[in-house]
Amino acid sequence: MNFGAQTTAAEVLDGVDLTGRRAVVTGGASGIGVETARALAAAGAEVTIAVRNAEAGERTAADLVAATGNKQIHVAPLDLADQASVRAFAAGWEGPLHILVNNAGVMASPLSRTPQGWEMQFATNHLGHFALATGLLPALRAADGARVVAVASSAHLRSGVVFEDIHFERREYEPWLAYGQSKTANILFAVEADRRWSGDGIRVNALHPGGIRTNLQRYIDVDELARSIRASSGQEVRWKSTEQGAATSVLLAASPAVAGVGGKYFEDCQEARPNVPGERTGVAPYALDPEAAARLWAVSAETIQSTL
Ligand SMILES: NC(=O)c1ccc[n+]([C@@H]2O[C@H](COP(=O)([O-])OP(=O)(O)OC[C@H]3O[C@@H](n4cnc5c(N)ncnc54)[C@H](O)[C@@H]3O)[C@@H](O)[C@H]2O)c1
Repeated sequence: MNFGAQTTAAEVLDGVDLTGRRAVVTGGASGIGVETARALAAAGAEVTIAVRNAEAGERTAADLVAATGNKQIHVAPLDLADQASVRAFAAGWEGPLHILVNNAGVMASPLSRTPQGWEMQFATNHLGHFALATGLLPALRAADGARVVAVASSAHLRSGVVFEDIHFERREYEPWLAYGQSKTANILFAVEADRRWSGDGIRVNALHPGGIRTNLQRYIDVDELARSIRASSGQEVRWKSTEQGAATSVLLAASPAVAGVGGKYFEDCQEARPNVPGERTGVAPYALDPEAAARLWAVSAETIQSTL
């Protein structure tokens, strides 16, 4: 089958047997995280959804067990904006981890900061997942051919990582620039993590899931966004279902179709083309730049180190 924009997560994993594989999906109690967890569980994986809201997590897990018949669905607490919580999650993980889907995220929120003064979208979307993946590295190494998936966004086209002022201390805060920066960071993470870890059999890729109506849009006026996109590009926003939105995540997490692929950015289940300025698809060259990726890694490691 040729996978594309309309493909669902279940279709991507049709015929794939993940029995014996263990997966973590962050933000697995909402939006495309639920559908990612569902498809992995339906294919036989043992799935842990890592969530902030324990009640929502337990409800989702019960639904997924009922829907898939897979009883190996667990819930674990994780607040990505809190480094102590991330460290506790990683420290509590036992045994190998075959699949890590860094899916949780916050978009275009008003300015808020962690107790360290970090800008919240960068702290949650990037630094939390950076600490999680590096903390889980022994477990990923212990798996035979692990995969890490960074759920980024086409919104990375709005901003590269502004190394001179990542946390908006010297420039005016703009919610979309902060989101775009954090999503570029997700892609740069995939580039550098794959370079560092592929020798251990761990492959790391990033993706844009498409546009899907979820809780993610709670800080924005969705109709207004669609209008402004129509006005500036002449294009209609085509929303995907959550099942379609999870397809590229599960492709990169578990499909044999992309075995051996790493350090790439996908959209609509395909490797993305370079962005053409003015268009809303493709990947910005700055998001795949190996020098920026190495620099971000060093900055991120130093930043989270400061909380120890
Ligand atoms: N929906 C879209 O159109 C779209 C487009 C591009 C990219 N994405 C990306 O897809 C991913 C999933 O988004 P979604 O649309 O399913 O949104 P969603 O809001 O339904 O789900 C996001 C999840 O992240 C969790 N989360 C937020 N902050 C957290 C924190 N500090 N610690 C732990 N968990 C936290 C939320 O609780 C929620 O479960 C995000 O990374 C988002 O940036 C979504």
